[in-house]
Amino acid sequence: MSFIDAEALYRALLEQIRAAYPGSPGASFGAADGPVLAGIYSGGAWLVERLAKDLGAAEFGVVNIALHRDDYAKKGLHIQASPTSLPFDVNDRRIVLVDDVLYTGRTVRAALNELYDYGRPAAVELAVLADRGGREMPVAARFVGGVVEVGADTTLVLARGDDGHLTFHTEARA
Ligand SMILES: O=P(O)(O)OC[C@H]1O[C@H](OP(=O)(O)OP(=O)(O)O)[C@H](O)[C@@H]1O
Ligand SMILES: O=c1cc[nH]c(=O)[nH]1
Repeated sequence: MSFIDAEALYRALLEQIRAAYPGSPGASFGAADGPVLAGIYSGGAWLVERLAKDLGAAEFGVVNIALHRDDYAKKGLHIQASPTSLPFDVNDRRIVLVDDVLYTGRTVRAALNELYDYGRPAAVELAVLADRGGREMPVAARFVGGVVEVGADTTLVLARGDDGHLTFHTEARA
């Protein structure tokens, strides 16, 4: 695997969302009935915090998928880490769901279940920093920072420095 520049992927992702919603900053994501950002805890929550600033979004949500994971028996129920927080009415809103890595698609499936526990959005679009392929669910992202090649025995991990700087590193798959 060659070096994966998370900051460059972030810039590409931001530009795609801006191009799709040219009212930002200010009008589009800032508007009460405009699109709204929701990040999947934990990597997606970091991204959505930063995207909200860059897009002038007044509000954003965080989705915790713990209750809907299909592997919770293995991973445990860590919902107390950061419960789902959607400080807006989900009903009839266009939601841009954000995550750091898209791989099998199982996390996105779980996040959709969690979102729909809160209401019926007008639409949900997916934005990811890195798409590494390997889908096991019929899931595709509208906004993709970049497609990356990562070995099957490797996990791509996003980290955030104290200054907010994003980096990707790899770890051997457990
Ligand atoms: O498409 P998938 O195969 O579901 O993989 C993608 C997910 O995996 C990682 O989360 P992880 O479950 O490792 O939890 P974390 O975000 O708390 O690290 C990553 O942050 C994505 O959310
Ligand atoms: O490479 C991967 C695969 C799933 N989840 C990650 O965070 N990284």
